[in-house]
Amino acid sequence: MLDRTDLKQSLGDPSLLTDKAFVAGEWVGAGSGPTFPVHNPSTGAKIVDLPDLGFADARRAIDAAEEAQKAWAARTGKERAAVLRKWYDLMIAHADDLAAILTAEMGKPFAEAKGEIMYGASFIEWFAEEAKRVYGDVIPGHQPDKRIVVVKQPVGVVASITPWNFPNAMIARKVGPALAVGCAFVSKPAKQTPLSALAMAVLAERAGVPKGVLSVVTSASSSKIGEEFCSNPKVRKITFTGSTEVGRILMRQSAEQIKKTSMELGGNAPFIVFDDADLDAAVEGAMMSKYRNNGQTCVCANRIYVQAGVYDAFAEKLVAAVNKMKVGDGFEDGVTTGPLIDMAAVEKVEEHIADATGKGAKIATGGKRHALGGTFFEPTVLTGVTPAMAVTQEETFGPVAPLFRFEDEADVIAQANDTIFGLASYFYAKDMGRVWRVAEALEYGIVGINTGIISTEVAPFGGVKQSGTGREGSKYGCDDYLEIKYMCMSI
Ligand SMILES: NC(=O)C1=CN([C@@H]2O[C@H](COP(=O)(O)OP(=O)(O)OC[C@H]3O[C@@H](n4cnc5c(N)ncnc54)[C@H](OP(=O)(O)O)[C@@H]3O)[C@@H](O)[C@H]2O)C=CC1
Ligand SMILES: O=C(O)CCCC(=O)O
Repeated sequence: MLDRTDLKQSLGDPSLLTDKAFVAGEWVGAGSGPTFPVHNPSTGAKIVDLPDLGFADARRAIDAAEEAQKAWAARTGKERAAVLRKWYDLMIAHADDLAAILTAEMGKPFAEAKGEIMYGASFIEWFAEEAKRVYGDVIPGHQPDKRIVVVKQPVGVVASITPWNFPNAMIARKVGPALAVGCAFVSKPAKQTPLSALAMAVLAERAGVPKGVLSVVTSASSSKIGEEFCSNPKVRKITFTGSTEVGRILMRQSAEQIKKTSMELGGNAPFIVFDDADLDAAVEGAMMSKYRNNGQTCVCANRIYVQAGVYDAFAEKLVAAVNKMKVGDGFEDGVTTGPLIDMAAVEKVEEHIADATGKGAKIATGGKRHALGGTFFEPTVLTGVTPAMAVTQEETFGPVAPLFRFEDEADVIAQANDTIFGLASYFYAKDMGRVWRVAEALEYGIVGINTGIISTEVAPFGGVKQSGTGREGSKYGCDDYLEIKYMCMSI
C-alpha cells in the first residue's frame, strides 16, 4: 500500500522520513555512490533508496565520535540528562509518525509499532534519569595513610549493530545508557529497517545531541561495517543484538584488540504450563509470548511444554485464541499480525513445520502460507511435538507454537535447560514451592512467572550461555558502558 510518497504524505512531520544517512553530524546523500532499497514487507513497495556506505564512511563517523566524545563526557550528568529528556519528549510527541515509519519498513501492526516506540522512548527516559546517578565508591584504605576512591568513566566510542525486529527499541536501549554516561555512539541498523534509526537521529539532533556524538551509518554490507567497527582502535566497545552466529563473528573480530562487547543473541525460550496453572491465564500469556511481533523476537516462546493432565484442554483453548488472530497489512484496523520480514523467514518456518510433521507432529491450526501471499503466514499450533524435532533446538523466529507433553517437574526442567541458549523462559504454576524450585532451576537470564511479557526498561534484559553477555535496561544498564577506575592516594 504505502510507497515513499504515500508514507511521507501521511506523516505529521514528513522530515522524519529521510533518504540520507547521518554521519559525523551531517546528513549524507548517496550522490553518485551506491544505494540500497528499503521495502515495505507487506506490499513489496520500495519506500526509499539509501546510501550504501562502506569502510571510509564508518571510519569518518568513528573519527567524529572520538572527537566529540570528550566534550560530551565533560558535561555534567545533569546536562546530558536534559538533552536525553528532550529527545524522549520529542519521541513521544512524534510517536505516531515514528510508528508509521516502523510499520512501513518492518510490517508489524501500527498499534504494536506504537507500543515499540513507547518502549524505546522509555529507555531514553530511564537513562536520562540514570545519567545523574553514576556513582563511585569510597573504600576504606588498606594502610593507615591510604585513601581509595573508585570512579566510573565512559568507555568512549561505542559501535552498535542492531536487527530488524525492533528497529527503534533495540537502538534505544543501547544509545540511552551510552549517551547518558558520556560515550559517543555509531549505529549500524539492519539494512531492512534503517528508517526508524534515521528518524530517531533527526529527533536527537533537534534535542541538542552534539555533532558527532551520534551517527547512523546505513549500509547493505554489514560485514564490511562490522570489520571496521571491530578493527578500528578508536572504537572501545561493540554492542550487538542479533543472531548468535553473527555475535560469535563479532566477538572473534573484537578479540584482536580485546574490545569490550555486549551481546544480546538468540533464544530458545521454554514456556511451561504445570497442571496447577490457571489455564486461561496461561493461554493468554502464551499468546503474548509466542505471537508478539509475529513470533520474531528472541524472547518469544519457542517450546511450549504442557503437563499431561492439562495438555488437551490447553491445546484446545490455545487453538481457539489463535483462530481469532487477524493477519494482514499493519496499517489495516484490527490486524494483529503482519507479514514475516522476508522469504528466508517464511522458508525457515516451513522447514520447522515440515520437520515436525514428518516426525509425527499434527497441525492443530494454520501450518501454511497465508492466502494474502507475500510473506504472510498463518499463525500455527503443532501438537504431539517431541525432542527429536528441529524446533526443540533451533529458534523458529516465526508464528509456530509447538506443544510438547511432559509428566513431571524434574523432567521438564531438564528438557527446558537442554539447549545452548539461556535468554528468556516462562512458566505457569500456583504451588509456591514449585514456583521457587522451578524459577531457581531454569538456566536463563529472564524467568517470567505466570506472565508472558517480561520486557520493561526497569529490569535487566539479557541472557546466559550462548544467548550472550551484558544486561540492557534497569540500574545495571549503564555498567556495560562504564570503566571502573580506582585512585589510591597516600596522605
Ligand atoms: N536476538 C535477536 O534479537 C535476534 C535474533 N535473530 C536470529 O537471527 C536469525 C537471522 O536473522 P538476521 O536478521 O539475519 O540476524 P543477524 O544476526 O544476521 O543480523 C542482525 C544484525 O547484524 C548485522 N550483521 C549480519 N552479519 C554481520 C556481520 N558479518 N558483521 C557485522 N554485522 C552483521 C545485520 O546487518 P544486515 O541486516 O544489514 O545485514 C543486522 O544489523 C533470526 O531468524 C533469529 O533466529 C535475528 C534478529 C534479532
Ligand atoms: O528480540 C529481541 O531482540 C529483543 C526482544 C524485545 C524485547 O522484549 O525487549
